[in-house]
Amino acid sequence: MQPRKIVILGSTGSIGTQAIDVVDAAPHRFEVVALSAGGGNLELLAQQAVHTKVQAVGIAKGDPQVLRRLIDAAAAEAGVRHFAPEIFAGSDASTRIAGIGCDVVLNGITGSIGLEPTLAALGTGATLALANKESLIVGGALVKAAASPGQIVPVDSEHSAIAQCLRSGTDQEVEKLILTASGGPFRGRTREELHNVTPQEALAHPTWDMGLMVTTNSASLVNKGLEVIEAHLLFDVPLDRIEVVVHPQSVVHSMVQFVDGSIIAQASPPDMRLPIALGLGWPDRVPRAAQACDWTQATSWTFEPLDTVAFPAVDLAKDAAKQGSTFPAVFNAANEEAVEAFHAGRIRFTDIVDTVESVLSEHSGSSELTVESVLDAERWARARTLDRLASSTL
Ligand SMILES: NC(=O)C1=CN([C@@H]2O[C@H](COP(=O)(O)OP(=O)(O)OC[C@H]3O[C@@H](n4cnc5c(N)ncnc54)[C@H](OP(=O)(O)O)[C@@H]3O)[C@@H](O)[C@H]2O)C=CC1
Ligand SMILES: CC(=O)[C@@H](O)[C@H](O)COP(=O)(O)O
Ligand SMILES: [Mn+2]
Repeated sequence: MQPRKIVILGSTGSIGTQAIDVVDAAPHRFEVVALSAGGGNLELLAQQAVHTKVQAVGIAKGDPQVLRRLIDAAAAEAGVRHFAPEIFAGSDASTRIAGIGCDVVLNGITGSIGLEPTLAALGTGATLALANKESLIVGGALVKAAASPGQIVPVDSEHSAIAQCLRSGTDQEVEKLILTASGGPFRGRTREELHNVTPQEALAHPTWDMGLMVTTNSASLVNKGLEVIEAHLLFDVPLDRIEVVVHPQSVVHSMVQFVDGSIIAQASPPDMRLPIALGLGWPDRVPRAAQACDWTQATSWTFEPLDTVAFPAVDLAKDAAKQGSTFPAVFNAANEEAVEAFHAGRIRFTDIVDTVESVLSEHSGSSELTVESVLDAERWARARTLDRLASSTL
């Protein structure tokens, strides 16, 4: 069997680098044919390009000639001769890379900037292994309409878990989906205790090592709000049949409850290489993709309800999803801007979700969902968020 040809978008990030680890561990199964990144780490991208010997590399920002020189230097150092991948540069580079044609596109870009690459990947007919949840959430029905059944395979750990649990039942047998949340670094704190937490504290995730945006979203529980919408869109389960439970160990990645009261859960130590490998190999599992639970050691798994007063983001996300149209795009865009402001020291932690709520309350939605109306709503939400934040004082 020929190895599957893989395109990795966001190759220099947490998901992207782990995806290359997965490919390295199973070279007979997977071959990377193209990479893209934002351009914030050209040295790493050049090394990855030489290591994987890709045909094409894309960068959103940065000088393509600098990237070419770095690739030449990395190739010389590795003793690789006659290596000259095509370089795409500019804001549409990942979209072009996503469209080059392959078996699986892994979208590991962070943020809703991943929407057009997601649509481009779907347009080629390739499987879309989706880590970039934002593109599905903001695109909603648009992305679903562009995908054929089964074309999107979730990489997000909870949704990979649910997809695995659903293999054991029919749609009619599903009662509800139960997403687990670690609770983040501030689990157990009251809303008052959250006011003065620092960016550094917000980035100290208890169980996962991830990029800045998703880590901050885990701390505010915005990530879980986004994931409820993601689950609703991926699995066609109504929002009122999707629950969140806090599970601080992040070993049970999510569960499905069936109509007879039976619950099936997927469990494994927190390691994204497992859902990445399954996303690339779907429906087949990749042997030894990650370590399994070690039953020779005493261990406890605990579960507790979510404190929706201290962490209102999940309810807010559900409301945005119920309103539909461009509301989820506004929820996400306002959050992306507010998270950036929090890390720049311009606002408090609790201002993030408060600002998202107030921007959503001013939004009137769009009559038609198109790429343009989503991008317009995002632009409006980002500007409105920055206006509000400009007038707020720490
Ligand atoms: N990390 C994890 O364990 C998990 C992540 N996810 C999701 O996966 C996605 C990626 O997360 P993560 O890997 O943590 O994020 P990182 O911040 O670690 O990586 C983001 C990647 O996106 C690239 N990028 C940024 N802007 C652009 C752009 N305009 N065009 C192309 N590439 C761009 C970055 O490139 P560069 O920095 O070189 O500029 C980098 O390669 C997010 O949607 C996240 O929610 C979901 C589950 C788990
Ligand atoms: C690993 C992964 O899938 C992340 O999206 C994870 O869900 C973050 O953890 P919490 O949001 O549960 O803290
Ligand atoms: Mn997740």
